[in-house]
Amino acid sequence: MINADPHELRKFSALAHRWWDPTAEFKPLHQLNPLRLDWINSYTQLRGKRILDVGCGGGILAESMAQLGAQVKGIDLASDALSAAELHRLDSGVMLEYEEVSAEALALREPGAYDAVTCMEMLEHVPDPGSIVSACAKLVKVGGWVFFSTLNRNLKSYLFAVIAAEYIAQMLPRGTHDYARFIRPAELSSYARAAGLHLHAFKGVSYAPMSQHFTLSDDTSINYMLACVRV
Ligand SMILES: C[S@@+](CC[C@H](N)C(=O)[O-])C[C@H]1O[C@@H](n2cnc3c(N)ncnc32)[C@H](O)[C@@H]1O
Repeated sequence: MINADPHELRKFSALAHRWWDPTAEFKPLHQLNPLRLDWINSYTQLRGKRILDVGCGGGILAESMAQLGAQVKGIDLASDALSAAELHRLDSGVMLEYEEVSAEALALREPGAYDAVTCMEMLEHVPDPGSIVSACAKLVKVGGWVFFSTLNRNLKSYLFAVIAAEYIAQMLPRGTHDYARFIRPAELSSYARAAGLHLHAFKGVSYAPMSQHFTLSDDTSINYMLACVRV
């Protein structure tokens, strides 16, 4: 059985035409992107590297990594989101490749093929995140980096990431996130260790609503990222 939630894929496909509007539903991803791109690039110089972006959506991160000189492939299961990514790629002239395939299926076809794998803001949208983490670990070379970002699960993250972001500030459409699928750092750690990944660093991502800026922080209580190395 495929590890995907059809409702989630429909939701992201339905918003495909809005993906590259920096003022629309994906504004937070546009705001976050320079920060996460720098963070990833600080671990693995992207130029010349073969990178896989799992759950790439409309390609915000994938395209920016290609612009830094990486050879990027983006995969997703939301067809219309991938079409938006491909159309934007044609417009921007950036060289990268997209494919509609699951991480698990690609891991069988291309094990150890990538210098680094990114899987950002995606794990909290799938039924079995451990299976995605395991596939990411299989896809990267030994010694390669794997980067995840997701949402912590606690009262604070519920209040900020669901109630405030979706209902009060309306930064995100209602129903964007299902709190039950948020992932505690300890849970992500155990998925990563079970997949043969060495945990290198957790980093918090904080949002300042007044300035509408994301910054890196040591506070992992809401949004956080994890950098791992395949051992
Ligand atoms: C919040 S978006 C994040 C997009 C991108 N990673 C970013 O951070 O800019 C979540 C993405 O995960 C994708 N997704 C959900 N389930 C998936 C699955 N099982 N396999 C691949 N992609 C999936 C959705 O279609 C959507 O594009």
